Amino acid sequence: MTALARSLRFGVLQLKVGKNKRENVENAIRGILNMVKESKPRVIALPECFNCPYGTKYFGEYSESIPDGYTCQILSHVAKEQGIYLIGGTIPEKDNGAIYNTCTVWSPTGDLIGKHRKMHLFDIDIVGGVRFKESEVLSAGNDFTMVNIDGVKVGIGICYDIRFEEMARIYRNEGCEILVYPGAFNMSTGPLHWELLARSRANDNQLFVAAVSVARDESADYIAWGHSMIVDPWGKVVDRLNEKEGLFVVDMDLSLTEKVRQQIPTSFQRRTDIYSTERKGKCSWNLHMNRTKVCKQENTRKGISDSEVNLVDGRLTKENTGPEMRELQHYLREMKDPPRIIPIRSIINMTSFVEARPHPTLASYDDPITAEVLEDLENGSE
Ligand SMILES: O=C(O)CCC(=O)C(=O)O
Repeated sequence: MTALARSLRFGVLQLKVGKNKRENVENAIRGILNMVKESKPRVIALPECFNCPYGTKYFGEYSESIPDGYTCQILSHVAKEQGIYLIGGTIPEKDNGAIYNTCTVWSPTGDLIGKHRKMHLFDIDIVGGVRFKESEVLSAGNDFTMVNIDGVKVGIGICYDIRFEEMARIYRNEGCEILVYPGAFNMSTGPLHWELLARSRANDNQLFVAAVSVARDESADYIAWGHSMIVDPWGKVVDRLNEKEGLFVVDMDLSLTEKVRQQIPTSFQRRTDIYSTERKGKCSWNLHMNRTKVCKQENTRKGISDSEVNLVDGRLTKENTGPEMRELQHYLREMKDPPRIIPIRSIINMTSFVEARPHPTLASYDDPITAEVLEDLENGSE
């Protein structure tokens, strides 16, 4: 889709996973090819650990480096050949002696445009139910991951990450309209929590959620719940699978996010004077956002006023809750004659600047980057 079409055809592939890595990958590729042939999605998402049985004893043996390992090479190739965005579920990733549970995202040119390492490791012990301790072998990721898919911001989380509403809220604050969670819930927590969590994240944040599971295999060490689904910004399940291998495609109408956010305007009604949800520390986003281009096009096309500028993705809406935006708006309000067009260079600088130091008061910094940003803003130059 284009940024203005506001519809995205999104495919979900729920896959059975066995012990043979090559067969698992080939099975995924067959599913992708079938789906493209039948329904022509723009994006396809795969489940967690689609190339490896889900279990701590398997992660080391099946792990690969990203992006030059076997599975990544194939994902890159198929994304390019089929001209799709591919959210490649997860694979165990080997890096510098550590292993991560990692989602890769591929563009229609076969480029790696995002890499999310599971942030919250799945360590639970339910009496009479499931016990799992990913932290015995896996390391946790420390970064949020957003990708730009045809102008739509998509935030990535992995399975247990879906339980942490702060993470979803931060994605929402940064302008995401879709959250994708490759997952593999189990027979203890799946029936109770999988749908509840997917719908909660969608409803809390008024965006689409794609929860993409592996299919159930009763003979596996870890038996997955299945039931992949897409939930819309009202919290309604738009389509879903049962426990078996399968696929479906949903045309996501992105105008729904705006409608819901207008009709139930919770994002403006938060009492941020008495609480907040904000990311901390240095946070290196996967910066494949292409956001400056969008900003430039949008700004040039429409013209802007100080209260309408959205630094994050160039969408001209007052509904800006991201930290960059709040800071910039605050600063612009203080200016006597705010610039109509925010220079592209400033946006890049501002983004890296805010990432390096969360919650700055822009005007109070006097380091070189800030000075440059302020100078750009004042001159209104590109
Ligand atoms: O949160 C749960 O109940 C399941 C999580 C899980 O299976 C995972 O993180 O892989």
